[in-house]
Amino acid sequence: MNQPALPRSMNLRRSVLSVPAINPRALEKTHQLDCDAVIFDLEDSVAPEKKAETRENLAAFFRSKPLDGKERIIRINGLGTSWGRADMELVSALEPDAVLLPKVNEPQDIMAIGDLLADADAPDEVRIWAMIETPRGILNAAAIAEAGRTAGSRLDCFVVGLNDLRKETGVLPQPGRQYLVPWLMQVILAVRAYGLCAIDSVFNDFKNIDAFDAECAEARAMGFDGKMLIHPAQIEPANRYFGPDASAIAEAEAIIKAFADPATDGLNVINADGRMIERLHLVQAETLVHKARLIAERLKAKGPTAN
Ligand SMILES: CC(C)(COP(=O)(O)OP(=O)(O)OC[C@H]1O[C@@H](n2cnc3c(N)ncnc32)[C@H](O)[C@@H]1OP(=O)(O)O)[C@@H](O)C(=O)NCCC(=O)NCCSC(=O)C[C@H](O)C(=O)O
Ligand SMILES: [Mg+2]
Repeated sequence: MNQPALPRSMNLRRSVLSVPAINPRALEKTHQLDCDAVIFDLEDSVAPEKKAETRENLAAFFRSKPLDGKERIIRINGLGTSWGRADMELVSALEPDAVLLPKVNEPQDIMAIGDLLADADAPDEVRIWAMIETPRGILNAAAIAEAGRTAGSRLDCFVVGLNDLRKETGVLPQPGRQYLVPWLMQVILAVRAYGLCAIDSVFNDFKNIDAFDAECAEARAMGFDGKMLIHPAQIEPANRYFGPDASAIAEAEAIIKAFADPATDGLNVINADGRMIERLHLVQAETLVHKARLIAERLKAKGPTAN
């Protein structure tokens, strides 16, 4: 079977904001924020005694007003916890764009969620996202991603969780994430091999925007599609770093134009002002222009203050 060349989803996922679903004020704020996706968290940001109240909050929020133009993801508690099953019942009732499973260790974890969604007759549009944040999750990243190729799999995206991974491994937080980069790249390889998306971990020090910028630049260079965020102040820089800039758009448009010339029919490789361009660059250029178009449409819909 051919490997998919592009992520299965072409959605914008530059900025993926986590919102503790226990907090109605923060939930309400998501309507006015310019993030691409929102993770409604039922897991680590919610105290054990508040889990039931949180599910009620989230149900009321989903039923109050649609969250226009943003992907909606619900992060559940693990199925091995006493809250996981009730969280999945809520997912089946609310039908978000995706359910995010924490602490995924092996392919069976994904299959179990897939089975629950199928048993609940959840539409195919309800996808599965996986937190890769345990030593076993990193070691099994490729096998977990491969589970996304099985018939009917809904697996769509990996989100790295470095808080848990640091806790489990003892790696210290350091600028540049020197000792974590090999594991992060393992995640990138796994998602690219199986056509999934990759979202980089949260950055805890949300007042330190310079350091956040540096981490976004690094994550973009590594190949991540976007970043999981914890605070609204992180949205604008994430959108900037993970969105194509004007020169990248111009270059992509030039590649598309070059291959649209009938003179390139039957050619896989052309000379563009002294630089070799292959048809594989055309696929990348088309993806980039597609994303740029989505961003432009968003800006147009929102007016001059959106990023
Ligand atoms: C970290 C916070 C607790 C800080 O909150 P707060 O003290 O309220 O910050 P501010 O006063 O600066 O907030 C300014 C306004 O912005 C709103 N706000 C803040 N955060 C959010 C948010 N995430 N979504 C929506 N709105 C937000 C405040 O309500 C203020 O609004 P207003 O009152 O109108 O001025 C807080 O930011 C927070 O709770 N963040 C998210 C925490 C979270 O989701 N944690 C789970 C994800 S982390 C993770 O997954 C780790 C991973 O698993 C791993 O292992 O690595
Ligand atoms: Mg975690």
